[in-house]
Amino acid sequence: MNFKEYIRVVENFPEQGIRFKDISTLLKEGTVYKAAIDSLAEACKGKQVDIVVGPEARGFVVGAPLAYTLGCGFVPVRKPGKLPAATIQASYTLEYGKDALEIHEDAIQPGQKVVIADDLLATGGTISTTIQLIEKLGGQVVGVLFMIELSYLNGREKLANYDVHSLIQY
Ligand SMILES: O=P(O)(O)OC[C@H]1O[C@H](OP(=O)(O)OP(=O)(O)O)[C@H](O)[C@@H]1O
Ligand SMILES: Nc1ncnc2[nH]cnc12
Repeated sequence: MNFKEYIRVVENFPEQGIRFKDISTLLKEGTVYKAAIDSLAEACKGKQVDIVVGPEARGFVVGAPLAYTLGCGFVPVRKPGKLPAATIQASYTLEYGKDALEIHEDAIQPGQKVVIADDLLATGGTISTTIQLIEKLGGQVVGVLFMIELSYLNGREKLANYDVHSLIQY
């Protein structure tokens, strides 16, 4: 399936000069959404994944259905102040703006095999920070999956030590 034709590119959102890749036009097509998740699940074959981690917010709409498909657990990584129990935190810089992320400190057990799923790889800040959080808890990152990769921002360089897979490239 040609997933790229279902992505809407919006110029100058949320800031001048940014070409925003909108996945909502893919998500609303049920068969395409399912095929995209199934294709990411295929990339997890043989990895014996225990947990899928998804960063807020768009990582939830990729990570949660992926976890359901694989029959494993889902762990949310969230922006500060949203998780109710004890957390650890790390901060990062984005293609636009700066933020921090948190994970529950009991969300991952040492040695568990973890796949990270998000809608899009831009600078790699979100995922590098997510990896830091997972590894601090003793999780083993066995794969990093995206619907979209912005190759021109070289985010993959930050993830050189990991098995990275994307469905659509710009
Ligand atoms: O590779 P990076 O430069 O870190 O950028 C990619 C991240 O940016 C977007 O999330 P955003 O922080 O805008 O949050 P949202 O999902 O809540 O919209 C996107 O969903 C990725 O998580
Ligand atoms: N260009 C972009 N489009 C959609 N989401 C993004 N997150 C960071 N950069 C983005």
